[in-house]
Amino acid sequence: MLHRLDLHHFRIYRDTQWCPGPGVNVVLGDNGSGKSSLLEAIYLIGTGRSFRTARLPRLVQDGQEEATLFAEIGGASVSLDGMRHSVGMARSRTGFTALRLDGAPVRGLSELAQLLPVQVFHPGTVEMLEGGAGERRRFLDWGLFHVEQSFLPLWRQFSQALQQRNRLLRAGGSERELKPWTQQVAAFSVSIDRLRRDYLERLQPRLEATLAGLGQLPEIRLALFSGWAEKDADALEQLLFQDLERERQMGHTTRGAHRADLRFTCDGVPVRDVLSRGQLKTLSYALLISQLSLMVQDYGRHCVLLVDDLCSELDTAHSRAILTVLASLNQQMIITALQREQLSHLEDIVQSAKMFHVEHGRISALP
Ligand SMILES: Nc1ncnc2c1ncn2[C@@H]1O[C@H](COP(=O)(O)OP(=O)(O)OP(=O)(O)O)[C@@H](O)[C@H]1O
Repeated sequence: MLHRLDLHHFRIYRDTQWCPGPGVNVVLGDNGSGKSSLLEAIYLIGTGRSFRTARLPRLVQDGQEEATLFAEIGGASVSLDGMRHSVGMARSRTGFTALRLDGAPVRGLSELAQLLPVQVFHPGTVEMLEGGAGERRRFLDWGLFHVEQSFLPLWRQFSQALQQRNRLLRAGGSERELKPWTQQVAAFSVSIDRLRRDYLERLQPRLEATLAGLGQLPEIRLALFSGWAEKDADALEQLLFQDLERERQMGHTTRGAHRADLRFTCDGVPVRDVLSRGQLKTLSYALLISQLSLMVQDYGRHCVLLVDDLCSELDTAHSRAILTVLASLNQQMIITALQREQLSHLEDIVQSAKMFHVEHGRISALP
């Protein structure tokens, strides 16, 4: 949970302090007032990434050298370790210049991700279905990361082996030099694949229940492409050795857990070919909801939910259905909208919410 956020020279925010409530928070403001940037700042604290742009230099306010963010997070029963923590971040145009947790340097962004799980629902969420495989792997591995402790160490070992193998491929390494890394890439890929398959088995019924609740979407099947054609480690190792010459030329490993993809079908046909854009958006939100309900209800984990301008994205029936399910998860939630009237179909959710107004990067509480 987020208790307090201080932003300094972050996009439109010159010097702002904000304390959201523990339940539903609604942030109202005109176009360009700073609503999405506020969610972006929270997402950055929890992930080290922006959900809006790969152009992170723009996070620093025009004319300034550095943006700084400070957050108080966690607390009893809402964080992994039950403790309150302070996070400090400084970013120049080229990258992070400081990352601190409780005053000490942070070892990796995964440390923050564990302490402040955060998920965002925004117009770009549909990229998970319309974009490249990386988006879908990120979705899958985000869910695994938060419910399966063995995933992170395994992923780190795999990434290290993959890096070494790619380095040797580029340097024209011999088969003997490549052998230990090839074996490791194959073995870790199979272990990751197993975790991903188990996770998807648990996710599929959640997705069915979520889709049934949202209505108007046909039955969707999830399937995992491992990242190589065969399923056992020996076959992957063999495939990697068979392809050595081609991979040397390409300078990277073309098969393994880093090439996995998710396939979504409806009666055997890829969803992109049968669903409308609006339906794809609803499906992408349904996928996130399924992950969240698994994480919250089966594993007792918590997550800050950021909902950016959903009511302009979907019709009232769908936005209402989605926000009702999200509210039922009883997590801290921050919803942005242009005006209160946009939320008139959500009175039951909004009536107990803390209301805020943002204008030119200044946030004030509304009565
Ligand atoms: N680096 C920056 N320095 C100064 N201002 C910036 C910077 N980056 C973005 N802005 C400005 O911040 C403003 C707020 O943008 P933001 O996307 O947060 O608004 P919003 O309230 O979500 O708007 P909308 O409702 O249109 O989505 C914009 O006017 C934008 O030009």
